[in-house]
Amino acid sequence: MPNEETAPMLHASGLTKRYGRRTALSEVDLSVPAGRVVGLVGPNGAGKSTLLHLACGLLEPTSGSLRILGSRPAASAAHLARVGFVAQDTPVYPSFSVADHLRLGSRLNPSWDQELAERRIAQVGLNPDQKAGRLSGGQRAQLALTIAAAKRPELLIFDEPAAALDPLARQGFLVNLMEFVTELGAGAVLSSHLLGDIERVCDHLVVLSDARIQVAGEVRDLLARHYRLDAPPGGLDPLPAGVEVVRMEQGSALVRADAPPRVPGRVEPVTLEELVLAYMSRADAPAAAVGTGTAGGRR
Ligand SMILES: Nc1ncnc2c1ncn2[C@@H]1O[C@H](COP(=O)(O)OP(=O)(O)OP(=O)(O)O)[C@@H](O)[C@H]1O
Repeated sequence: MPNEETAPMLHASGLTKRYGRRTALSEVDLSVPAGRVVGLVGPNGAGKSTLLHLACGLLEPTSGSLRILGSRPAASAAHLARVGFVAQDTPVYPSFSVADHLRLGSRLNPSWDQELAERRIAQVGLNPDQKAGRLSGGQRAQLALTIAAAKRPELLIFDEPAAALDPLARQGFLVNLMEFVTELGAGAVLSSHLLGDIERVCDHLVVLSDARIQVAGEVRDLLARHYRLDAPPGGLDPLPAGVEVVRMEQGSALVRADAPPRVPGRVEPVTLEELVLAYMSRADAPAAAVGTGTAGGRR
């Protein structure tokens, strides 16, 4: 049994989920240490929601295993209380007021923090008497975030939390999210198509595409180990040993290497966006087009 204090917040081994004949996740191996803020990115249909729903115990794996905070997802009421989930459409009860939602939260959650909930509702300017059905998308997202956080979970899981929000509301939401993570000392996983948001708040990145993990790790570490090479014709052929091509395009390559490769031409650092797009397009590329060097090893 792993020690719960030091158990990874998410550990998947051979995790596979099929819906009928469609494979949404295929043999996923992934381990994220406790306390990280994880950005989960990937194209539509990559399997992000499926992974998050498995993590919350809303779905069962077809095969393989998944442990959240050291236990099977939703293994017990006590374990459920350790995880807060905000679904993609931030569902609320339309005829319940904001205050009703907090009352319901306090009844259902043994570790409910009413002081935190009320303070946050006031901070984001929500009227406790307002019916939730009349809240804007941004206000609904703030209410859902407050309810998830007032459980005082050790892990907050968000499925595209800010997708429906305007840029200002999104920024406010992300600031709140980070304040909660700091105040609770919690980890978080958030899926998003908005790479700027991921860059702003996440210290760990997981790129999922084509039902598989394309790359995963600490953002800082990943950025330090990827380079863009712009070379004269033939300058990248052959590439030095130990350089893995992620994406090759007309004399320009995005590569993974432990140190700046010694090649003719320019060797530049990459942005998070370049890195994510390169791994996403690698998943789409036919094997023969992936590139030269030591390409192909997925982590
Ligand atoms: N209930 C379901 N029944 C059948 N297929 C499903 C079901 N849910 C998801 N899928 C399929 O599984 C794959 C992964 O879907 P999932 O919703 O996990 O992707 P996603 O990365 O969250 O996508 P998006 O970014 O569009 O929200 C898709 O091909 C989708 O069509």
